[in-house]
Amino acid sequence: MEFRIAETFTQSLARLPAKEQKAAKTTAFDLQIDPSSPGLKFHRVERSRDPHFWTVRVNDDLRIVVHKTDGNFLLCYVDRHDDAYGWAEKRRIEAHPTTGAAQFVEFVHHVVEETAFGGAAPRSGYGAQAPLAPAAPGVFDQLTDETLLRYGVPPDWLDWIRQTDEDGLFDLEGHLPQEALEALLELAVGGKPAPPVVAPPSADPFAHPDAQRRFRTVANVDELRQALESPWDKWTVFLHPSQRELVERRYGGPARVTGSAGTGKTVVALHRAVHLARRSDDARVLLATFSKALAQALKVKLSHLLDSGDPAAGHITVTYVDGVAHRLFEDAFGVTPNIASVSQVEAALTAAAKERGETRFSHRFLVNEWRHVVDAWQLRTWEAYRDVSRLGRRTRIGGNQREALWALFERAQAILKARNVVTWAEAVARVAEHHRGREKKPFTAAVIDEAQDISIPQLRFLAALVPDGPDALFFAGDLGQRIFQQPFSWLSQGVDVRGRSSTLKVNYRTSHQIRRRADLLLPAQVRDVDGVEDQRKGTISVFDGPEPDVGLFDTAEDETAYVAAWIAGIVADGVAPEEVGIFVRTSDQIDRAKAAAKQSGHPWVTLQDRGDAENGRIAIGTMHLAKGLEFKAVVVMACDDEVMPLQERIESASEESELDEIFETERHLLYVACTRARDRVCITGVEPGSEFLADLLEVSSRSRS
Ligand SMILES: Nc1ncnc2c1ncn2[C@@H]1O[C@H](COP(=O)(O)OP(=O)(O)OP(=O)(O)O)[C@@H](O)[C@H]1O
Repeated sequence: MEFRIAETFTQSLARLPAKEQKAAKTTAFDLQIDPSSPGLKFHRVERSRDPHFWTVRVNDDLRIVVHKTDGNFLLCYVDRHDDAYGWAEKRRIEAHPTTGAAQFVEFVHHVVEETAFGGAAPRSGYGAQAPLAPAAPGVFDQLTDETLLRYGVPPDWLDWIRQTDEDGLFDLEGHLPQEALEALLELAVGGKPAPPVVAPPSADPFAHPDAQRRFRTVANVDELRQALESPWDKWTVFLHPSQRELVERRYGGPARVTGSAGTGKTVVALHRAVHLARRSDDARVLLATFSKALAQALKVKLSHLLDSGDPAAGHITVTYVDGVAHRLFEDAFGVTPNIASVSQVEAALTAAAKERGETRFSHRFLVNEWRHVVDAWQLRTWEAYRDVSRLGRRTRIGGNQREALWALFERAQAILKARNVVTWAEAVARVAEHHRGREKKPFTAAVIDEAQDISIPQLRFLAALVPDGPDALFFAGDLGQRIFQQPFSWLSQGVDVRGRSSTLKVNYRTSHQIRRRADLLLPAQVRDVDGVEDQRKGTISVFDGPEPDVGLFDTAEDETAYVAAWIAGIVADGVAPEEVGIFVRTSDQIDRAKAAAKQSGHPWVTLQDRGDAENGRIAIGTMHLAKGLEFKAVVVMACDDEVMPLQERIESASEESELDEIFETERHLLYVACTRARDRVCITGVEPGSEFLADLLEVSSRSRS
């Protein structure tokens, strides 16, 4: 017999107080060990039209709803006695007649009674009893039964769906099977969703990919324990079929998954690492990202996915790229790399220019040329510098000037060498060189999250750490969130993801309203240097929320007062202070965020000082630290003119192409900050305000004074 848990079980379990969760888990473990144990008290749900629903007693108050057939035992739901029975009476489980996927099908009239959803009475089925007024024809009214069925819409919902619109659909979140809801949302925005797989009639309905995202087989108590440990993190157990497919696919070479913020790229990267770790006893998987803080966050998430005793844990190294480079440098060369500070590099450039009597180039230009060209590409000879494609840099440098520049950079390299320091790029490149061409590699595979911010030497380094073959390199990232590195050709580093790049389209984090507004900051398509395109259009969010609040104020005091009242309001509405994040562009604006938090009457903590369990405190930080985080409500403050984009950066540009790059990455930063929000976002500034706010205000224009 197959023992399974449903997503609805883990969700309902998470809603219970801790003590009751424990009691319910104990009963769940007893059921998994032996469902026929005489100590377990089963009662049939008499009023359910599905004869297979039973309840099992947890204690006087709580019941677990299970679905029992000859070959299957499914934990469905847990709640107080009457609510548990009520839940089972409203549903049935059946294989969809077209796709073959096992689904919970809710009876239409129950849903209509519970939600604001309106529509005409269906022509048949259980919902025929519902006395309702007809609604206006919606976006789906032209769709045939056959089309709707192909998307997994349950048959008794067909008429309802045809008579609703996009807004009505959001009321059905949690009521319609997820695959049907997602397909309809995509159709509503003009997309063409791929219809779900159609299983052959003889196939097991629970084995269908869409069924697997809501029902999971658990083979033993350990697997059940693991699945119930972090029930609030649905992604640990139930993946979207498109996510699962990427996790398990065999790739002939380097692969990349993209998708806008909140589409589950990190989730896919984590599962992929675990999947690769389990494939072989010799697996040595590197799971890495570009910063220490993000790597720490990955570690925490991986611990949700893997039990501490899980053997896969021993096959995965989670770290940040420079961290692994540092360790491998020591392993390879027997010494700790002595990394040059920014000021040491700048001093070397100044000294080299002075020695050579070179006054034609500004200090800014030299620093940028060094950073983005000489050091990034690790150029060591005049020929290499002469021939490098100065990608993105448009200042034309004539032959003589170039030679003079090279002499200066070569001298700066010598100065740094004499001081016995190396840049990060050099350290990473030296380790890459050490491992390139060697038979035995430090890792069998590398999975890289936030890959849009990987630098040129880091990419080359990662490629050198794993074998050349299939499934060795997997990247997850979003070009629209690139905030640190300049774009460059991955192909030039021997990493070819063409034909092995996929885009995730379902946003799990952010409400429809926030995602739609944040998307206005970025183009609908982003193309990387090698021509691989990332289509940002057609992404859907599966839940609804309030419109973002965007406002400009006459003074910073007015802004503070507004933000304070906004926060006080949402906390009064039930949002816990630790579920609120305030982001500002740089540390210069942090005091404005602190003032707003203080005036709201709630304590706060800065992201740098935040511990793991910082309950009751609003989180405050700069936008760069927002990466990898998420909050129920986010305030993006101080979006003033000269702050966003940052004037200081604009002034540092030594050529036009750098300006383009600065504007682009500043936009990305704002996008990252806004998309940390799940339900509510408030974006404010002082008049005249950041030019980017005009894009955000496009949907509904508003200005306060
Ligand atoms: N299959 C899933 N089921 C439920 N929730 C999911 C699923 N996949 C992802 N999520 C949730 O969606 C949110 C975003 O996921 P994740 O952080 O992986 O997205 P991302 O694409 O990496 O985002 P970003 O680009 O902003 O870093 C998280 O809260 C995660 O738990």
